Amino acid sequence: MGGLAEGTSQFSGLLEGEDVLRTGWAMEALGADVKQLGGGKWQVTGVGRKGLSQPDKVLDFGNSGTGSRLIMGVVAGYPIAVEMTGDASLRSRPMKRILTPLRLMRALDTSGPDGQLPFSIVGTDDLKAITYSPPHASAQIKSAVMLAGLSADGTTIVEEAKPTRDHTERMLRGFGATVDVTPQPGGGMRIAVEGGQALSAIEAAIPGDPSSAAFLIAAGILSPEGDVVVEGVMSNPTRSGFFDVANLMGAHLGAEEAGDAAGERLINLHAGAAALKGKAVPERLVPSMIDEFPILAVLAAFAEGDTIVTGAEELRVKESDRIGATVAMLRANGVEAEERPDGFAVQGCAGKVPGGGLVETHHDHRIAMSALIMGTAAQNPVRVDDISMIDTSYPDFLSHMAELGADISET
Ligand SMILES: O=C(O)C1=C[C@@H](OP(=O)(O)O)[C@@H](O)[C@H](O)C1
Ligand SMILES: C=C(OP(=O)(O)O)C(=O)O
Repeated sequence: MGGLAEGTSQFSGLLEGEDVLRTGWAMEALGADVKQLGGGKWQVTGVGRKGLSQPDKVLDFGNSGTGSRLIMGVVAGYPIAVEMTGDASLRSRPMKRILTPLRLMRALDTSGPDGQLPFSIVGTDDLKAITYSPPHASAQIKSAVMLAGLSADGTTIVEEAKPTRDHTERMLRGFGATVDVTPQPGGGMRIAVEGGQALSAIEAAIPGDPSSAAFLIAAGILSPEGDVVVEGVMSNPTRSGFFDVANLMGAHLGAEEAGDAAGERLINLHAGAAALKGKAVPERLVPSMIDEFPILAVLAAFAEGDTIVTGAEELRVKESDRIGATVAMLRANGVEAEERPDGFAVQGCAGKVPGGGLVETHHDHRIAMSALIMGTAAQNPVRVDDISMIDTSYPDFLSHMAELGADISET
């Protein structure tokens, strides 16, 4: 959003995963001045009133679904044609979910019948505001439509049946835009954004990512002793499902207030060794832990009794089919687990996970990190086919694991 604002924004505390870098490079190719200052600091001078310019190269989003889909929404409102692609995983992911509402708003694209990358988005300065109910609980769809809505000719409304993460709403407000959010009877959410609003530059510290914190917290729960503390984690009910379910299973996570940043509350989270019990994950929590199911499955493997996940069919279209990849990860390491169309079931080993298997990551960073955490507590070492893609979201993962005393080595 700094790339759209008038003036120079400064951000600190970014994890600087590949996903963030690629999104930054894409905004630079679209005319913003993006400078990585080192140590998690960035400076972005946005295009403001002059608008985005036609890039002179194909925008390659690598592994980043979020980066590619949000930028599709951004470019829809400018009269430019933007060629986009990604790695093998991203090129296999569904994009019609974004292209359908953007076409309703009058943007065009060159996608084929399968709606997968690579393709071009052909934007327009005549974008039409719409009211849209996404067919999937997806913050990426909501965010793409809202970002396009900033350039549309009226009020764009997204009606969500189940609320998803609300960072775009909060960030837009942080950049000075008005966003109306109205809870609906039955638990849904209505989000309205007026077209033609200008964004102004800000200085913001980026809150700690709960999805990355979940791995360290899981390591703490599975450790034989001691306490893992993760400082400055964003505490937002649209992201806290994993911590809630871990507590339901018997982890006694501690939390203390740690101020706020970029419109989000921060906490320091503490996790110590705990004996877990398997549970049925309440379906209403699924959107708030959508990226945490592989690591939840690892906790479930060490728990006593069964853990059941339902209502999570979106996991089939993440960086990998995360239902298939998660179940295969557990089975390869001696844990009984079964796929369901919309989730999985895990038979817990009451603390004694055999390990000793080779995990296929399918180029999915969350499968790789989950398998390594499983290895820290299993009876035999766990091997992973490739861990290079961990850089997608958490480039410091291996050094943080080493600080916790984990022995991770190349074989
Ligand atoms: O908005 C976001 O930043 C994200 C939303 C989620 O996708 P969906 O909202 O499409 O499920 C999540 O899986 C992804 O890792 C990041
Ligand atoms: C970063 C992630 O997703 P996406 O590729 O959809 O942005 C994730 O699923 O962890």
